[in-house]
Formats: sequence, structure tokens, C-alpha cells
Amino acid sequence: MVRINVSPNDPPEEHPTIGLIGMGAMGVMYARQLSKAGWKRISVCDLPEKYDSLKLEYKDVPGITVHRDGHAVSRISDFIMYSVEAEYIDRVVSQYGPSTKVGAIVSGQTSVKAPEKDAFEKYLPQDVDIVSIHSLHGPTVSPEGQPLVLIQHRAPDSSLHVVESIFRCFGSRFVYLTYEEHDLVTANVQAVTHAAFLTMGTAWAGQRSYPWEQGQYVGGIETVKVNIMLRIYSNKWHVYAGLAILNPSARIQIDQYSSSAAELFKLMLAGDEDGLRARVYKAREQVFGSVKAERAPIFLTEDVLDQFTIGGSGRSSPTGTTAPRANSHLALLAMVDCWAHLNIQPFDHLDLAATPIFRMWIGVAEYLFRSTERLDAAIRSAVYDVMLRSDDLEFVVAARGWSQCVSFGSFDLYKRRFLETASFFESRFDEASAIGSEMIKAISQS
Ligand SMILES: NC(=O)C1=CN([C@@H]2O[C@H](COP(=O)(O)OP(=O)(O)OC[C@H]3O[C@@H](n4cnc5c(N)ncnc54)[C@H](OP(=O)(O)O)[C@@H]3O)[C@@H](O)[C@H]2O)C=CC1
Ligand SMILES: O=C(O)C(=O)Cc1ccc(O)cc1
Repeated sequence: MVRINVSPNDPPEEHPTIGLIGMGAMGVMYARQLSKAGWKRISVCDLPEKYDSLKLEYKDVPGITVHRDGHAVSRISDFIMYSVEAEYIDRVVSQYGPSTKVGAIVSGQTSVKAPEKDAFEKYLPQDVDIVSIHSLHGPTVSPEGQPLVLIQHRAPDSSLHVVESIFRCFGSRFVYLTYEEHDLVTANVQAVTHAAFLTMGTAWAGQRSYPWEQGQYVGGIETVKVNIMLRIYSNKWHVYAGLAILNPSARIQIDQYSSSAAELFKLMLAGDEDGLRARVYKAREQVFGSVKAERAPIFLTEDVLDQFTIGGSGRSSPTGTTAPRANSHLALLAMVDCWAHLNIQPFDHLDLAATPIFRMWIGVAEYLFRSTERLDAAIRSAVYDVMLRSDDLEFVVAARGWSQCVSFGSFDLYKRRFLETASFFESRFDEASAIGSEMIKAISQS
């Protein structure tokens, strides 16, 4: 039995054995953080065929022991985290679950919890506890200050406290949810956000164009669009596929997002400025109307955003031009319209469970929608600037494609769409990932 207030400063023989099954991006991040904090009994594995290379990689990392498979990890660990693809969680838990040590606490890192909950309930022995977790950020973001969801599902308070003690060293903010609340909140935070960026990428790739390399000003809102789009496409496809396809609330939202984009676009094509304005203003009222005016906007000014310009063509660059490019901001108009249609109040999730990407994206939406001048400029560009039509058309087509793909529930189709777009942007990932990390740091600190 592990003490509830166990700490890395305790004698090593009193440390719980912490087991990590799946040493991909998140497993590795967890292993490194736990080792850095001083935990001395970290047992890890990935697929048996990676045993030798993992062993070599971790031979000098303090506290970490590599095992051949999940049976070996499960038999000796007091706390176990499955950090594998959501699509495979059922299979992997069915394999190793029965080997779980008596009295252990089991958790998962999957981004969508319904399949994880099913798998745990089906395959874990009755004499083990379930306290699941989910870091609401990617593997390259420092966990400090970010939300870490804790789900006390089948466990006494003492087991929850053990998990808290293990992860206190992350400096994350614990967020306590049930499995069901988790899937609802994460759908609200992530589904449409990811759909928007995946769509932008596919639309740009469809035009074979890197928008920030067209010699035009790419600062402010465009900076966020480009950097986050690149960040998402440089992550693993299965992370986004899993949370879109396996979370039923996510599917509904992604479908509404594509319908919102199409309906707004039809108003633009019809030259219906009044109709478009009425619809956008109504959505603004629903989503931003109840937000307290005294709440400080998230962080955004063009000047702050311009620090993170990619490709060196921001306003202040010697080669840069001066005027921001007109834009309908269809991606943002559709997002707010979608939230309004589904009665989602995104600000409710901001303090609870915002991922860094969501925080940034809602900050950009707020920047646009809280200024009638900016919003009207977007509406006028949408209706009258015919140069924007081809971009917006590509956007609508891409949004529909993503929503259909998710509704078909096909991981294979999702993977092909994702990787095809990703390959177009691959050469730009390194630069974007460095800039994106700086941007997230700046927002987290602001
Ligand atoms: N990346 C992110 O931004 C975040 C991801 N998550 C969630 O965390 C989980 C892991 O994601 P991430 O680390 O990014 O993905 P990765 O693909 O990098 O890691 C998953 C790892 O698990 C391995 N694996 C698969 N089956 C087994 C098995 N039977 N035994 C041991 N290892 C196995 C995979 O091997 P192989 O590649 O050969 O299949 C892979 O190395 C996912 O559920 C994801 O949704 C949560 C928060 C953020
Ligand atoms: O911030 C985001 O939305 C990301 O893209 C990173 C991410 C991906 C999956 C998660 O389960 C949590 C965070």
C-alpha cells in the first residue's frame, strides 16, 4: 500500500513503482519529468520490438528501468499509466490489464475517455483502482501551470491522493472531473479548434500555397493561424483522429463547424451583407454577450503577435509590407457561429480546462469579435473582396471533407487526409515548432 503523501524526497525504497506503458511522445515526456523530479522507480515499456533501443536510450537516465512489455511493467507497478493510441486502448488493456499488480492504481493518458473507461472496466481485475489522468497540452509544452485532469473513477480518496502526490512535481493545475465530464469539456475545447486548423492546412495545401511566403504581411491573427496549424500537423495524426472520431460530442461539433462555414460562405456569395452581419452579430451576442466586460481580454495585440511572425515577413521586417491583408476570417466567423448554434459557452472552460491552443484561438476570436470595427471589416471583406473567394471556397470544401471523414469514423481515411496535408508543410515544421513554443510560453505567462 503506497502512502498518500509520498514524495520524491522520501528514501527511494519507499517510492511507489510508477509504470508507463507506451513510450511515445507523451510517455517520454512523463518519464523525463518524473525522473527529473527525483522519482527512483519508474518502469517503462513500449512494444517488445522497441525494447533494445529503449534500453539503450535510457541506460543513463536516473530512476528509469526499461522492460520488455506491459506484463512486466504491470506486475510490479503500484501506479500504471497507459499512454497508447486511443484506437488501440481496448486491445492493449485486454492484453496487459490482467497482469496488473493487486492493489495498484491504473490510469490512462488517452485524449478521449469513453473507450478507455470501457476497456478498464472490462479488463482490469476488481482488486485494482482506477484514477485516470490527462495532461491538457502537447508533449513539447512544459506541464507547469497547465491543466492536468484527474478522474477518480473506481477508487477511494486515498488512491486519488497518491496520484496527486506522484504528479505534484509537474506543477500542473489539477482539474477534477468524471469520465463523462471530461469528454464533454474536451470536445468543447478541442473539437472545433482542431477542425479549424486542420481545415486551414488542407485549404492552403489544396492551393499549393504557403500563405506566409506570398510577400504579404502575415502578422497578428494570421500569425496564430499559421503557427498553430503547423504545430498541429507536426503532431501525431492519431491524437486528433482519436479525439474527433471516438468522442460523440466532438463529431456533432465538427459537423456544425462545416455547416456554419458553408452557410456563411453562401451569404457571402449572395452579396448579402445585411444577412451576414445579422448572423455574425447574433452569434457574437450569444458567445461574447454574457462575458463580463471587466474580464481582461486574453492577451492579444497585433504587436504581441507580430513577435512570432513566421518567415520573417511581419510588419516590422525590413522586407515586410505595411498594411494587414484584408481577410474575411471565415475560420473564426464559423467557429463563433458554430458555438452559438450548439449553445456552447467556451469561456466557461477557459479557467477549467483550456489547452494552450484553445486559449490562443479563443483569444484571437475575442480580439476580432470584441472590436466592431475589426468585425465589420471582416464582414465587408467577406462580401466585397472577390480576391478572397478562392481561399474561402477552399476552406468550405476542406471543412466539409474533414467533417465527412470524422462522421465516417474511418481512422484510415483520417490518416491519409492528415498525412497528405502534413507532407506539404513538413519542411516548415522546425521553425514553426520553435516559434509556437515561444508563443505558448508568452500566453501562459500573460
Ligand atoms: N501528443 C499529444 O499532444 C497528446 C496526446 N495525448 C494522448 O496520449 C496518448 C499517447 O499519445 P502520444 O504519446 O502522442 O502518441 P505516440 O504515438 O507518440 O505514442 C504511443 C506509443 O504507444 C505505443 N504502443 C502501442 N501499442 C503498445 C503496446 N501494446 N504496448 C506498449 N506500447 C504500445 C506506440 O507504438 P507504435 O507507434 O509502434 O504504435 C507508441 O510508441 C494518446 O492516447 C493521445 O491521445 C494526450 C495529451 C496530449
Ligand atoms: O492543445 C491542443 O489542443 C493540442 O493540440 C495538444 C493536445 C492534443 C491532445 C490532447 O489530448 C491534449 C492536448
